[in-house]
Amino acid sequence: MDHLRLQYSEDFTKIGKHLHILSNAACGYHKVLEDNRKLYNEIQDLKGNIRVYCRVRPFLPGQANSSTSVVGMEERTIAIITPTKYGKDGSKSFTFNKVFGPSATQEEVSSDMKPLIRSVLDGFNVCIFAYGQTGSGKTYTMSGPKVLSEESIGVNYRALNDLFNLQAQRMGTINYEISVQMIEIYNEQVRDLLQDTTLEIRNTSQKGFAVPGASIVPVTSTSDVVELMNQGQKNRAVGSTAINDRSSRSHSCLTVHVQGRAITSGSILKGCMHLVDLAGSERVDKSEVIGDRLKEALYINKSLSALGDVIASLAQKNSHVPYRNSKLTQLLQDSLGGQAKTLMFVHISPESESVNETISTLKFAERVASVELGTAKANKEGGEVRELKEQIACLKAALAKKEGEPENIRSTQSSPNIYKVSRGNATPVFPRNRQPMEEVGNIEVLNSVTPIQKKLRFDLPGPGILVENNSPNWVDNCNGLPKEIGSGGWVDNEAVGGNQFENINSVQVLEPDLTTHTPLPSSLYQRRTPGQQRCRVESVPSQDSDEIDGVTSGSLDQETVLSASGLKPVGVTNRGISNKKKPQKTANNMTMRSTSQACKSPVPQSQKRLQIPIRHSAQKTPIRNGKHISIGTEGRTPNGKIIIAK
Ligand SMILES: Nc1ncnc2c1ncn2[C@@H]1O[C@H](COP(=O)(O)OP(=O)(O)OP(=O)(O)O)[C@@H](O)[C@H]1O
Repeated sequence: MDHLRLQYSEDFTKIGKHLHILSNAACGYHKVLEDNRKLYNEIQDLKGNIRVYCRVRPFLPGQANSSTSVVGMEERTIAIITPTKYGKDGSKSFTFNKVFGPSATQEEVSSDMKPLIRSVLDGFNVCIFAYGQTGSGKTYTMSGPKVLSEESIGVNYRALNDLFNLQAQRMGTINYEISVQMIEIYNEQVRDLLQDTTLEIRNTSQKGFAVPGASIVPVTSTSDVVELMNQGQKNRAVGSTAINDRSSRSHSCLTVHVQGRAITSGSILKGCMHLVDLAGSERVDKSEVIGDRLKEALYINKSLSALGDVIASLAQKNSHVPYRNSKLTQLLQDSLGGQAKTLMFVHISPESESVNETISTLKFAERVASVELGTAKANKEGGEVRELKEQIACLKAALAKKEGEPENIRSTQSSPNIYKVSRGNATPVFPRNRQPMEEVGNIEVLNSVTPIQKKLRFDLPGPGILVENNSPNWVDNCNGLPKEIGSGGWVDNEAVGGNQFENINSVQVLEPDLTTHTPLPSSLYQRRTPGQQRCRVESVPSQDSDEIDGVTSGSLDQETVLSASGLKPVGVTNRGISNKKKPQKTANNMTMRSTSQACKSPVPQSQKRLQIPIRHSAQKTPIRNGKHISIGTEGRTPNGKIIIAK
């Protein structure tokens, strides 16, 4: 008996040891799984994919007994019940970076944003945007419900809180300047929500599109931004439809610009963050819209369709991406195809009646998730580069001032000496009575003494044309480098309505009424100085400058649309086949256009070219690389660049 007892006890000890080893191994296994997940995310980040989070809205009051289309949800997967065509069991699964169910709180949904905010302060460009069917909860996620509480505030406010908290933590090492812009795209018009004015999107030569005319307001705290957002929100186009009594009828974009200067090294970081609340796609038969609402819906659907085409092109790595087909895609170009870090919240409504829109939305989102962006890059620049940029800015400013002066004053003041650039000195040598002003056309410095000065060359979109830009220099840095890619026809336009009409501008009957927006107090935004001229250089894109875009089926009920609008369809497309007109090429189609109120310059168009006799009388022709360069009159090369001979 004693022997047996001993044996048992030894066996139990052995088993205990084995169990211990097994439990350790199990712990290790979980740790390895966790590590794998982290590594996976890092790889994703390195690949630069857009991250996609899916959020399911809860049933609204009064919908308690409704049936749902959502049949399963896990951390990263959502299953939707479907009509039988989508698989034997009548359900289809979609996988995203995260899935949030109807009970997810605003805090949970926003919890992963900190790394993105840190990135903005580290000089990266970030875009967070909300996509989904009308009434699916986009505005709720981005801003919150009508009545805000600490728990219910949305992504925008939380992102800004994080931003200012991090800024405060870095106070001793980096000084940050933060400012915001708020614009919306309403019926293909870009509007400044802080000024209630109409703006143009401009193609900045290398960096993609920007909205240089939009007011930029410096802010120092979240409450500053909240105040501006409230003001902007009042100017936003919101209307009531059968689906949503507070439907956003426009795409809104809050852009936060951040510039940091390292206290010790003096190097500069420039980051920006777009917070975009897209207007919702809608089936116009369901939302029962007519008149202006219908027109809005068509614009919304068309621009979302253009977004789908862009995403399709990016996903297929096509050589050409049709960014120019809508203002929305122009605005988001740097976030979608550039080197930004992008997070999309895709929203779905849980009701089974919305199942078709839900599936379209999720298919769209899955495609977005497959887009590989370029690896995000920080916008950093060292002290020397900064100095050169400052010199350029001053030179541009001086030339712009020249341009702004009447002819008689100009002729008495012109002197090549003002363009002297001295190395190590951030500002050019100006005569004492000369003030730097805004930016101007092309300048080229030739025969410069130092290698650094040789680099002093910059081009603006059109040769020799004065370009308006009253935003601080660093704002333009928001634009990443576009990938040149093309498109395909994968987007299920059931939700977005497809390209119902060849050109939505042909819907002449329903003119937008923008007169209902109240202007804001002038103290809220920066104003242009009275002397400043505003002339824009724009490429004049035909709507469809990006030809042969695969256009997807307009499965939206065209008859419903048409009967409601009384309009005639033009160029209704078949699935995957575009019958758009051959577009006009626009690459060199640069014209100077006055914008309605903005460009009322007393100087005739023909005089807007710079007319400064810069060439020094002693120098007959400037020499570059040992060769004489022929220049036209007024110190220009034949392609319009100004020569500063030294
Ligand atoms: N997670 C949520 N929890 C509670 N209520 C929500 C949630 N998401 C949305 N809602 C409610 O659903 C309704 C529609 O939401 P919201 O206005 O955000 O939709 P939307 O997608 O922005 O619509 P639209 O595209 O028409 O502007 C609102 O009453 C909102 O308060």
